[in-house]
Amino acid sequence: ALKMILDCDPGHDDAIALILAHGNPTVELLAVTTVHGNQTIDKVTRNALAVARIAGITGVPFAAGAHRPLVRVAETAPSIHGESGLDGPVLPEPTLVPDARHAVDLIIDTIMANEPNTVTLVPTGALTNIALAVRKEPRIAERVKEVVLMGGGYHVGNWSAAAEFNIVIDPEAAHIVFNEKWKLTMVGLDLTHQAIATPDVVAAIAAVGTAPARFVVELLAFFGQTYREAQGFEHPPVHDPCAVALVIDPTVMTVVRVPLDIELTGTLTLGMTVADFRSPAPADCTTYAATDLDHGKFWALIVDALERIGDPE
Ligand SMILES: Nc1ccc([C@@H]2N[C@H](CO)[C@@H](O)[C@H]2O)cc1
Ligand SMILES: [Ca+2]
Repeated sequence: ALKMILDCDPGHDDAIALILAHGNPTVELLAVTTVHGNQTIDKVTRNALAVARIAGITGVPFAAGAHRPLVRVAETAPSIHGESGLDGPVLPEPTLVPDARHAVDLIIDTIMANEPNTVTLVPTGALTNIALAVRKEPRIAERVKEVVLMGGGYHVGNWSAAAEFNIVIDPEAAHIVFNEKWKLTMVGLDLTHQAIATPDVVAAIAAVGTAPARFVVELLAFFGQTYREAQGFEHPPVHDPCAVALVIDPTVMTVVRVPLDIELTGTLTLGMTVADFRSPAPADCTTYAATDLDHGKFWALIVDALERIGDPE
């Protein structure tokens, strides 16, 4: 099984990433942690617990994490995710009680309690929790199997001309995470802008015919509307599940080994994930970037996860 920790800020696409991680039979979801970003920590945590109820996730610890970036002032994305952070569907009252620990401690404890080189860390929000965890317990850097994150982009930005939201809202945290010696794969906007939820994709999800599938269709309807209005996309790119999909099936996208670093002082380029594609990549380079998505395989994984989840309630 693929042991996974998902650190997220639900968020419409985070919610779908959580459903994919839960529904896919090869993933053993060890823990879910939340971080400020799309909305405040309280809102994204409530949203994560609501998704857990809808998808029937039990026996997995959920813990809330950082309420703001390491250095800068917190920034949210209501223009895309709405005031609740998960606008669109009606959300049920959570039933799961969050773990008593802070997300940083749950991440550290989970990695240290599992065999070395078996746990994959999948951040789909700001990297604040991950940065704090590796500063508190540096041993996780050589113990995790790898970090596979949604964030950044080597030629594309969405929160500025040059930077992607997850990175630029906490660029200092991203700089820490991208410069550790662990294997790190960036599933950035260059890749995730290929994961478009077109009408035929939405129809395939709706055809599953379950409450969780209807929930995803409602998420995509709202996400699609704000993406059209705020970002000029005809149909919405569904970013976060791409990172989970890569862990599940490495053939779902192509990946290149390329030095990556984070711009911390640029006026126009703050938070840019700078990729150095000059050849050859240095021997000690442990960072990778996803480039091309197998669209059919990707969406088939999400439909399969929904079919396996069925109707939990
Ligand atoms: N415009 C916009 C802003 C933030 C996000 C969130 N940040 C990442 C994409 O930038 C995803 O993790 C998603 O949850 C998506 C769109
Ligand atoms: Ca996210």
